[in-house]
Amino acid sequence: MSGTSDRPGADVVAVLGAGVMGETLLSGLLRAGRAAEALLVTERRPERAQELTHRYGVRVVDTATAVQEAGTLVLVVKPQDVPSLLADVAPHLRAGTLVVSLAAGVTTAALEHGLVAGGGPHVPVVRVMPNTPALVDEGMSAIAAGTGSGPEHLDAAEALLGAVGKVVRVPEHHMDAVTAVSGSGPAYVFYVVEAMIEAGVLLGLSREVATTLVVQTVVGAGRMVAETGQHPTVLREQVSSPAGTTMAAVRVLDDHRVRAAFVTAMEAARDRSAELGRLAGS
Ligand SMILES: NC(=O)C1=CN([C@@H]2O[C@H](COP(=O)(O)OP(=O)(O)OC[C@H]3O[C@@H](n4cnc5c(N)ncnc54)[C@H](O)[C@@H]3O)[C@@H](O)[C@H]2O)C=CC1
Ligand SMILES: O=C(O)[C@@H]1CCC=N1
Repeated sequence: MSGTSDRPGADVVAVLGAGVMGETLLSGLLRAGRAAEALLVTERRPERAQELTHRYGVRVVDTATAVQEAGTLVLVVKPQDVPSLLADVAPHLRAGTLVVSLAAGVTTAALEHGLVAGGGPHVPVVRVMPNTPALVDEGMSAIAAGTGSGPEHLDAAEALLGAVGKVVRVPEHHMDAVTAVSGSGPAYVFYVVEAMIEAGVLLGLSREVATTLVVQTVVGAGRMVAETGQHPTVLREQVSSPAGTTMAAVRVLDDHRVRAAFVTAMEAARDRSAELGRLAGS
């Protein structure tokens, strides 16, 4: 699937770093029908490695073994840990191995440079920004190619992430914006969910009832946006009776500049993504 299918191990995918996002991808690939034998995992924390073997039956190996055996390497460590991981990967890297990075902010140029500087060949690199709803196969990923990757490498990355949700292709200079929108996006929704549940409790509902009401409201509203094709403004207007309850609430949200807060918050996320990339050598 990495364009190197004639090579032994070409169909093996190694997930390097299995924290929140690494496990999300790993579990999704297994759900999508990928054999546990075709997956390798590396993990710095031994207790975490044990947990993953126990939970998924996958082989947890050291970095050198993963690089030697897999046709596709998926880097899922924190941006700050990317430079040292590249240094560990590079000496064992074989020409034609596909490197897919999920690290926020880290550019394909920095990834390519780190691998070559560590003594590795110039391999195809694809940068991905996924999100955690991949855990329930509703992920959103954007992908961008490095200088050494062709359409077949983007196809391979798309197949990998497509197992757990939607995939779009974007120019790499949009990746920090993508990170602010869909990468961090689930957290903004959870934040709103938390706030609405707390408000429901303040209004006298039990926490259980408030949670049921809010969660189904968010699921239903999300499906309406996705399935009706209607603009969100139209959908909001349909809920807003003249001089009714919804407009009373929306007026308060506007008074508190919630819309402007989203813009400023997402600019901060975009900027932090770029900063994390710079800290990781981009
Ligand atoms: N959590 C999220 O919602 C998203 C995370 N990402 C990106 O995914 C990457 C990982 O994020 P999380 O999973 O949230 O972090 P995490 O801290 O939960 O997981 C990182 C894992 O990598 C391991 N690790 C560190 N260095 C290692 C090495 N050299 N070899 C093997 N394992 C190593 C750590 O022990 C840890 O388990 C980050 O670069 C982040 O920007 C991207 C999109 C969404
Ligand atoms: O917060 C972060 O840095 C990562 C990247 C996007 C979502 N989580």
